[in-house]
Amino acid sequence: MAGVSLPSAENLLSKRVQEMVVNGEQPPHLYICRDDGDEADHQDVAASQLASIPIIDLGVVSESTTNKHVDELNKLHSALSSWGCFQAIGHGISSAFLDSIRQVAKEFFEQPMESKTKYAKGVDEVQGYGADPVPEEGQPLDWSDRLFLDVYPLHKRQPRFWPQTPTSFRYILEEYTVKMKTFTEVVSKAMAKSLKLEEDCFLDQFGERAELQARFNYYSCCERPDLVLGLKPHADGTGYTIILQDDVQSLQVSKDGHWFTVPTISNALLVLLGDQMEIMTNGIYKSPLHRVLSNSKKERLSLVMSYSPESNKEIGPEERLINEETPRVYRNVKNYGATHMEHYQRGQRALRSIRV
Ligand SMILES: O=C(O)CCC(=O)C(=O)O
Ligand SMILES: [Fe+2]
Repeated sequence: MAGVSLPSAENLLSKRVQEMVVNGEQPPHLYICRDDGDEADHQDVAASQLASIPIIDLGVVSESTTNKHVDELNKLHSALSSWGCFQAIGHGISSAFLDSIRQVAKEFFEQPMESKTKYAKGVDEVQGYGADPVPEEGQPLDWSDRLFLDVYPLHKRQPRFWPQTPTSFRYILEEYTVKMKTFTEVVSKAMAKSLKLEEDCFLDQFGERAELQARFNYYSCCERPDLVLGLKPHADGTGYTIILQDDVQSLQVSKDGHWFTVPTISNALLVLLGDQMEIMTNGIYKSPLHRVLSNSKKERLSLVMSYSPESNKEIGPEERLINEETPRVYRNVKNYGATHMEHYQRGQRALRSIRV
């Protein structure tokens, strides 16, 4: 239609999804990423099969050599080599504390827009309140808003983006960060032991200043879940990602070419492998594609903690996992996060670019 120009991605991303929903606006064209011709995908969603992702008790994993401990490590090996994720329980973080972080996150997003935009990021920045940076032309936008904060190491923090309301937000996030540092030590050691490697080998690759980034995701209701996704399919560029879900089942992981819905378990943390652990394990453990559906009736909140090797540190497949039968799959890399982001913005997988 001559004379009618559609808003650009920059324009759309300068506005929050939550704002569009409050104003009763329909999803604009750039949010549409599933079309009616995509029938296989629709059938898949309709079937919405629950993923039988193993539940791993970290308390049992950390015990000394009992039979149960060995069984749990075998279960972990099977989970990460097939699904690329597992549900962690027995992590020592109380349900009350998990509820309190869900609560402050909810209170943050439920505030009026002007209270949140104090922490707004520019459309091409990463930290702050907003959306992912503007993707390449042709890539769809996501029906979600997020608050993205670097939490560790401390010099990466940008306190101006840390909400002052609700008042306990900063304190609770601080405490969660401390708990996540312990959690990642336990999980990284368990992953090493499950591959019969020296228990500190992955921690050494991550480095002492391994990075933690918190992403609070808010998925507003969407009138067209058949056309719009909360988050488009992607794999994470992290070492691994720790996801705290609420009770809305919308996260899906891909396995053998099919989408499966991740069950919500209130006291579990979902550990999802990222590309950098796939590299370190020489492809034995998988970094799965995942996506978030939109939902016409319920909002959803998640808190995603990304755990990645310290910047400028070279990482690569563990030597003991390379041999004649299983040759090296990936090259050594540095600053993989940036490579991942470039590919993500184009809708591509970065891992392919570093295959041997
Ligand atoms: O919201 C979720 O459960 C997953 C979010 C996610 O995949 C991400 O932030 O990378
Ligand atoms: Fe992700």
